[in-house]
Amino acid sequence: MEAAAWRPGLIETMDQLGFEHQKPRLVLTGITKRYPSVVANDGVSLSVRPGEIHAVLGENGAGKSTLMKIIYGVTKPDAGTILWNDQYETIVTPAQARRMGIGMVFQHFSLFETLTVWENIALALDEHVPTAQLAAQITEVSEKYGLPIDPYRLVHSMSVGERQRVEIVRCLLQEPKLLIMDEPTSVLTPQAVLVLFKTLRRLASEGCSILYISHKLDEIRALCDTATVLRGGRVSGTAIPKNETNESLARMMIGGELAECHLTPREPQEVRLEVEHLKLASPDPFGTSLKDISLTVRSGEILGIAGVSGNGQKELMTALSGERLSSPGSMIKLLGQPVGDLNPAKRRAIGLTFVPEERLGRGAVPPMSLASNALLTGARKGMVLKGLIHPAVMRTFSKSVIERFKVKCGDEQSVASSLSGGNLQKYIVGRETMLQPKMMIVAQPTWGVDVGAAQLIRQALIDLRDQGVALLVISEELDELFTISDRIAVLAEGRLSPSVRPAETSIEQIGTWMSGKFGDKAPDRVVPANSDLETADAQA
Ligand SMILES: Nc1ncnc2c1ncn2[C@@H]1O[C@H](COP(=O)(O)OP(=O)(O)OP(=O)(O)O)[C@@H](O)[C@H]1O
Repeated sequence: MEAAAWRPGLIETMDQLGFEHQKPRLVLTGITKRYPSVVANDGVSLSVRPGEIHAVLGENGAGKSTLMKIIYGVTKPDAGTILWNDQYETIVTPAQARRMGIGMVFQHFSLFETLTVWENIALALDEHVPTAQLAAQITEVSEKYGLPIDPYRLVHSMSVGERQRVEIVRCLLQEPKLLIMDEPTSVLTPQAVLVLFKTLRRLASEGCSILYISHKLDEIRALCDTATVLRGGRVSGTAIPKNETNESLARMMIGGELAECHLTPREPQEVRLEVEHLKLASPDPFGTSLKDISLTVRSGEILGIAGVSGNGQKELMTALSGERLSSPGSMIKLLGQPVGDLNPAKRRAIGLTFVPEERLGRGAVPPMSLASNALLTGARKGMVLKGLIHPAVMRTFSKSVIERFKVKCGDEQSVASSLSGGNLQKYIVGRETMLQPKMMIVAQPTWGVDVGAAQLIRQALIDLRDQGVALLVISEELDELFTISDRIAVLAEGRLSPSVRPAETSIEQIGTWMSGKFGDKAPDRVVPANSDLETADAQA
């Protein structure tokens, strides 16, 4: 159907950006999507022009993913219209979206590790392309956009950043007119983020429209021309990010001021976790073995472990939680007790709680209610007495987590999988925090969590530290680790760097360590003030 006359989009100020002569490529009007307990999108309108990089931001559960899934044909809206190049469209499948020229790079990749780059890309193509021709196309596109990849390389041998390139090149081969990127930088080193931005700017300069979802306000201000802010499923505002501050953007998202969190210096007390020369082969043929890891974490202290996922983070987490046993047991000591050969339940009984990286499946059981999910790790906290489950205790505990961590959901009986990613994360971190641990291990505490909720979670971790809990936080967010850590170390290629106080290092130095360049000297050694690693090495 031919559209009625085109009207200017929501952002009149677009004219300042040089887009005034461009008709929008995509116009969403009044998009509404209802779920049983929530209206995920409530009359959302948004327009994107050719060459525009348009951010979509909002709190967890604001409706961003739902909107993107509607554009990509994964979810069907209950009301509203989609105008694509002046034509009304009903997008019913991702294949149709791709044929129209819409590509999407998801936060979690969908590559087969045992296949090569070209094989993975061939699987996503609608028609057959001979291998040599496809390989040549991959090389051409990847070189053109500054994303070098070898088409014959096996995916399992690639870093996370390289895998993301494969996903992007896969989209680019289909010459998209609109590229949707869902939190693309959460898995990248700071250096790789710069490369990605260069690619996206180049694509935009060639007329590709980009919809960019992120919780990272600095990045949005650096990259995006325009932004639509969602709150509670509705558009709460539009903005030109570079004219805004992080605070003003956050205000549009949360409708109030952003809380700040502070780490006041304090003397750590007795050692709660001690890891000595932990060597552990990864059970996963494509995993990373742990190579002689030593570290200590004391009561009242947060040790931050920086590094890009895939460098042994998963293996360290499973070894410390007890999901994988290590022998001799004395390689890991919890409150002075050898625990390497104890299972997670026995370690929890000593006072350990932990938040794994994968919230669905490991952190929570998706089809179970939030209350039942509380029981999984909180059985000792009065939820099970003499072998009997006490539903009232379970529900009260869940309610208190929901309230304290501002989890947006129906109630404690809501099924875990119905929560938006960030809200489930808040629930899991809240649950483990409120179990009153002596030692807590958290992987990616604010992954996919909005700025307001991220501050809430960070403050909760700091509060625990101030109460004397020892915390080990594995995170890819360097800013986060610099805010909450007493010491930071880097895990790269299964090796742990020395630890360093945040005030005595820089994001650049940690970024360099993240690429594995920190020498072979003893780990968990605090690097002295104002020294670079060479000096520290010389002193060791
Ligand atoms: N399949 C579903 N069933 C029930 N509710 C759903 C479903 N998918 C999404 N929702 C609800 O719709 C709302 C919007 O979710 P959505 O995932 O779009 O938010 P989001 O802005 O992408 O959040 P986040 O930043 O946490 O990813 C949330 O309240 C969520 O619980």
